[in-house]
Amino acid sequence: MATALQEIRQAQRADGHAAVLAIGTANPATSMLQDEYTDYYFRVTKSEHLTHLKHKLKRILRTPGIEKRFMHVSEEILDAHPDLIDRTLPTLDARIDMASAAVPKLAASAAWKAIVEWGRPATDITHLVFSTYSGGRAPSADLRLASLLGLRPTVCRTVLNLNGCSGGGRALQIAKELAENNRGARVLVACSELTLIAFYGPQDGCLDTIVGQGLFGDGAGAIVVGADPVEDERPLFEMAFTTQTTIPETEDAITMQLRKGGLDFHISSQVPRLLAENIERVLIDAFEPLGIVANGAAWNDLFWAIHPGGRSILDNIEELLGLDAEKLGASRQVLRDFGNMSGATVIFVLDELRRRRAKEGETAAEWGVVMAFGPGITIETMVLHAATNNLKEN
Ligand SMILES: CC(C)(COP(=O)(O)OP(=O)(O)OC[C@H]1O[C@@H](n2cnc3c(N)ncnc32)[C@H](O)[C@@H]1OP(=O)(O)O)[C@@H](O)C(=O)NCCC(=O)NCCSC(=O)CC(=O)O
Repeated sequence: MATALQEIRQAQRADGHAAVLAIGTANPATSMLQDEYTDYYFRVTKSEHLTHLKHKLKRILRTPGIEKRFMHVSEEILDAHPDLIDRTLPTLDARIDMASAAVPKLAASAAWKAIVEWGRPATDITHLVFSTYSGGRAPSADLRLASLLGLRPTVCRTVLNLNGCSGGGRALQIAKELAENNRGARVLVACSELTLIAFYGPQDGCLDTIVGQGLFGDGAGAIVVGADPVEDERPLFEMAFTTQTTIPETEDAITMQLRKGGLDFHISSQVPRLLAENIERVLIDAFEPLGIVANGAAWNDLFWAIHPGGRSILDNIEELLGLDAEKLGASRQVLRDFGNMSGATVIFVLDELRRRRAKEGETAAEWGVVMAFGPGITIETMVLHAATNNLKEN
């Protein structure tokens, strides 16, 4: 009996590690140059009189490492929903109504790109892991996404809600577990983040709101994950090992709460310091058991996909670990071109990273790491191995 059970378990599990098989990204049509954002933001929120806050945002945005962001909220939407600019008014219903349509639609755009690259029919997707901070309704946007993509009714869906910027990292970790524990599973990870749930005017005493309005952008990312690749599947990165670490006594550092006026978020100015103080320990804990990196001696031998939460987060990590300038190049480029798209951002970084690696050819690093940070403060870490052998005998 015990043997039979053991055989069943072995037959159910994949032989190899889960791998990233395809990546897709998407953004809303409307983009905003960072140089023009402060004037735009204070004008559309009718806050021109708050000159000290406008001056402050202008100063912060002078060096944020961002050039452009994409946003679903446009002047047309604000004309139709003028209450959105005032966080004291009850706009949550309107925001959730809009997000319920727009979040899965944007996710579908990214997912289609990933599925086309993957090369198999959408009905071969067995699991869906969906992450967003822009929802507030059940059934959630994952069901609408499954319907838009024509996934089969037996697809196993999991929703991560309000995981913030660590949502992409957590979704990838769950996808790895699902793919490795269910032979033949093909997991679609989708993260779709729209700031419309948290777009409102500036307010005295809420400087972090202004920082957030200047950092966050809209985007969706999707990744197909599976183990034991078959036929034309071409793995990009094998998922070797994962950890999740919560930095003690930092639960107030990044917070989000749905209120009548939208998603109320707070970001402590200490976040870059707290991450810098803890990140090397987390990296050592992830890499040392694998025997890949001992005592951080070779951080420059890795490839890096760090969530670009803000320029100073990347600056601090680069300095602390002694990384060469190009090591965080993919993260910096995504920050420059899209801003901080919360949970979706690490998917954009992986997409940029694989483009850069294709150019580097054989000199590209073999081992790397994905790190995403969110409320907790939570650090999601995944050790990656660059796939070399694309095909497995079927
Ligand atoms: C915003 C910045 C680009 C600005 O950089 P600068 O080099 O221009 O200047 P700086 O850091 O000295 O900040 C300029 C002024 O803004 C203030 N300031 C900065 N961050 C602030 C915050 N979170 N809350 C309140 N004030 C803040 C500083 O105190 C300073 O004020 P004064 O002028 O009075 O001295 C940088 O600070 C940055 O990258 N911060 C990290 C942002 C962050 O935490 N991202 C994570 C988001 S959360 C996330 O990604 C996960 C999630 O959402 O789940």
